[in-house]
Amino acid sequence: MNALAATNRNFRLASKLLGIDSKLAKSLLIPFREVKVECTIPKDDGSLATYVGFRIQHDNSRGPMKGGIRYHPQVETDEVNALAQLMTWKAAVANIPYGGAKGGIGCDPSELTVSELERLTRVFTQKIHDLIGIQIDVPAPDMGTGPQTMAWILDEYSKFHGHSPAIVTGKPIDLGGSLGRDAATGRGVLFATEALLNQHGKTISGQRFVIQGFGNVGSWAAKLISEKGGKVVAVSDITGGIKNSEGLNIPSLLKHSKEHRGVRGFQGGDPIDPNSILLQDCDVLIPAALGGVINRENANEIKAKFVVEAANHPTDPEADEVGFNIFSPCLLSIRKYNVNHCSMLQILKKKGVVILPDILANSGGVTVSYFEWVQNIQGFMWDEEKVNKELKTYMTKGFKDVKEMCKTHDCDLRMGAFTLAVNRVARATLLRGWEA
Ligand SMILES: NC(=O)C1=CN([C@@H]2O[C@H](COP(=O)(O)OP(=O)(O)OC[C@H]3O[C@@H](n4cnc5c(N)ncnc54)[C@H](OP(=O)(O)O)[C@@H]3O)[C@@H](O)[C@H]2O)C=CC1
Ligand SMILES: O=C(O)CCC(=O)C(=O)O
Repeated sequence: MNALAATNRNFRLASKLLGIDSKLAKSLLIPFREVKVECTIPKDDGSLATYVGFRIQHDNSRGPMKGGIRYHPQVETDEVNALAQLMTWKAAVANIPYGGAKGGIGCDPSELTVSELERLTRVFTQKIHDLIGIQIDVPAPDMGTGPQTMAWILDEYSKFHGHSPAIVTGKPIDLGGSLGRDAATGRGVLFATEALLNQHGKTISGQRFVIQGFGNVGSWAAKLISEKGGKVVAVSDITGGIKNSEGLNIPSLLKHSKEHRGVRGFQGGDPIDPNSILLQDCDVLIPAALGGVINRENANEIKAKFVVEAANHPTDPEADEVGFNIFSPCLLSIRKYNVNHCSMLQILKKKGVVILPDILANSGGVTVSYFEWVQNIQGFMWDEEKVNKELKTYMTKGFKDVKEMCKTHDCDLRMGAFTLAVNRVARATLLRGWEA
């Protein structure tokens, strides 16, 4: 199922559970604004190259729209639309005063030089600068982008609007970035996983973890989990996969990955096919790379008891029916929307896998982005201890609020998170009203 169809489907199920009027549901679903821009740059060899950039602003009823910028060959309208919508729900689950947006450029950043990436980022910013703003839409990093990309956006935007550190988050500390933002998504994954495991009478220590993706989110999650006594038994990135049933030495792997630009060739474990990473034996599986990776084809072979969605929409809904109570109202409403649920239920429900959904599990990144934006507006810098402490408070509260909704609606964690979010956004929308 494509990312947008999957996200729309989760929204519709949640709206149905909440009894949201179909006209309001339509208004909540359709994006506020979709922008697609042509970005042509001279390459270092003098030739021209044209890329397509996107910024999709989904909803602003709870505050300025917020979300990352992704550089990846698969960036296209539906994917960005789905990611923008997920940002709206994620900010609402975290209960931070933002709406949702997402953007990106369809390119392979590994094939561009630093100066080409800088030119591309500046051209993209020129095309969208009048649509974003500190109280309108605030970009941040996502796959294939990072603090340097944010620094270029800040600089280019500031040429039009004056020095504006709060126009992006996830920027370098020297330009007003927040301490702790780099680690925040991975740290939030740790806090959310702790809350989930505690509910099941378990702790991080003693659990075996497998992580797909060893970029910003995956590598920080691995580091923090291993520091808490969790055994990271396998990781993968685009270059390869590595496995050690005794637990990988994460500090050494981080060093190797930095020096060799990937995990391939690490001597502290056995190489594995990166395509087999999701099927490795473990207690907790953490997809931290692309969307749609857990799907109908492989769901049956997943051995983990818990899936913590560090990536955005890593689980295709066709593989997701695992956590539904077979007699619940959620399930009854699902039947009205889709086909083939019985066979999926038979395959997956038996497995009893518990999924911690993306809009809760990876909300640590946008939460610390919010702290960064607040610090920029206040012109004041928090110490890292305060950032991490506040992050833990938000993640724990998010988990508790989601669990409450699960109880109210007798549903799994994904529908708990979606009903919590959709309810908050719907209330804000209704309170604001519509102009006649
Ligand atoms: N950064 C953030 O704050 C947030 C990110 N997210 C989500 O987390 C996920 C990861 O983002 P982030 O860590 O920032 O991105 P990065 O670009 O820093 O890292 C992505 C990682 O995924 C790897 N990867 C790419 N394709 C594959 C593949 N087919 N199989 C295995 N690994 C692969 C990359 O490998 P290589 O480096 O070798 O290319 C890299 O290790 C995304 O879904 C993103 O939307 C969610 C919330 C916030
Ligand atoms: O930090 C942010 O503002 C957004 C991060 C992001 O893109 C995400 O959570 O998917």
